[in-house]
Amino acid sequence: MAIIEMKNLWKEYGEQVVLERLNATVEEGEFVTIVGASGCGKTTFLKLLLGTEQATRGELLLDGQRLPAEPDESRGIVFQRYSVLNHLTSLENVMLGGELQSNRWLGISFGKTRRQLRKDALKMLESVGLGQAVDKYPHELSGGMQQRLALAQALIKKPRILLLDEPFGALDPGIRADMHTLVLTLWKEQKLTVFMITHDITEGFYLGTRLWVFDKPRLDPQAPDAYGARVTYDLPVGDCQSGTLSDINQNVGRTSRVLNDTL
Ligand SMILES: Nc1ncnc2c1ncn2[C@@H]1O[C@H](COP(=O)(O)OP(=O)(O)OP(=O)(O)O)[C@@H](O)[C@H]1O
Repeated sequence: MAIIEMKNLWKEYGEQVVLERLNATVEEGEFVTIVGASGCGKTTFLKLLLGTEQATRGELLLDGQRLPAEPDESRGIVFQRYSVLNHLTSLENVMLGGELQSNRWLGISFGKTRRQLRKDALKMLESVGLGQAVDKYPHELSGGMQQRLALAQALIKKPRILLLDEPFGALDPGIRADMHTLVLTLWKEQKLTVFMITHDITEGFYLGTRLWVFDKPRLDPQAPDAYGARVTYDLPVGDCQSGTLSDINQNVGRTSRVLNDTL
C-alpha cells in the first residue's frame, strides 16, 4: 500500500491559491526530491505532510488513513537553519523529544528512562558523525555539524517519513557532498521515505529516486496568486528525456520571475 496518497489536494490562504489539484501516490522507501520557483508552495507542501498546516480541499492520506492533523512520531523534519535549540548541548537536543514525552511539563526524565534516552541519543549522534561533539552547544558546531545534529534530532523518534526543507542550502559544496553521503546512508539504513526540497536540480537528480517539479501551469502575471502550483513533472530519476531539464529550467524561471517581481 502507498505510504502517502494525495487526492485533489488544495491549499489556500484566503484568496491566495498556493497549491491546487495535487494528485500523487508515494510508496514506502521512495526518495522524492522537490524543486520549483521560490514562493510557489514547496514549504507549504511539507507543512501539510508534517501536519502543522491543513489542506483546504482534498485528501492527504498516510497508510490509507487521513494524515493526523498535528505532527507526530511518524514524521521528522529538518529545515535549512534553526532546527535545533541553542541553549541545549547536542546530547540534550537529541534527548529533548523523549524527555518531553516522558514528562510533558518539566521536560526532564529520571532513572532508567533517562539512561535509555541518553543511550539512544548517544547512538544516534554517533551514527550522524557527532560522537565527539555530544557536549557542545550548536554555536560551537560548524554549519554541517549543526545539520547533522538536526538530522539526529529528527530521526531519534524513528520516523517513517523524513521531511527535508533545503537542509544543505547554506553549506559549502565539500560539506554538502558529505551530507549527501550521510543522508543516503540514513535513508537506506532506516528504510525512510524522504521528501526533500532543494533549489539545486542536480542535487535533486543525484539524491532522489523520483523528482517533482512544483510549478504554476496557469499563471496570470497580473494576479500571480489566482492559481496554485501543481506537480508539473513527476520524473523517475534516471529516466529523464533529453530536453526535459531545459524545459523545467525555462518554466520554473518564468514562474520565479512572475512570483518574485510581485513579492
Ligand atoms: N501561514 C501563511 N499565511 C499566509 N500565506 C502564507 C503562509 N505560509 C506561506 N504563505 C504564502 O504561500 C506562498 C508559498 O510559500 P512557501 O514558503 O510554501 O513557498 P516555497 O516554494 O517554499 O518558497 P521558497 O523556495 O522561497 O522557500 C507564499 O506566497 C507565502 O507568502
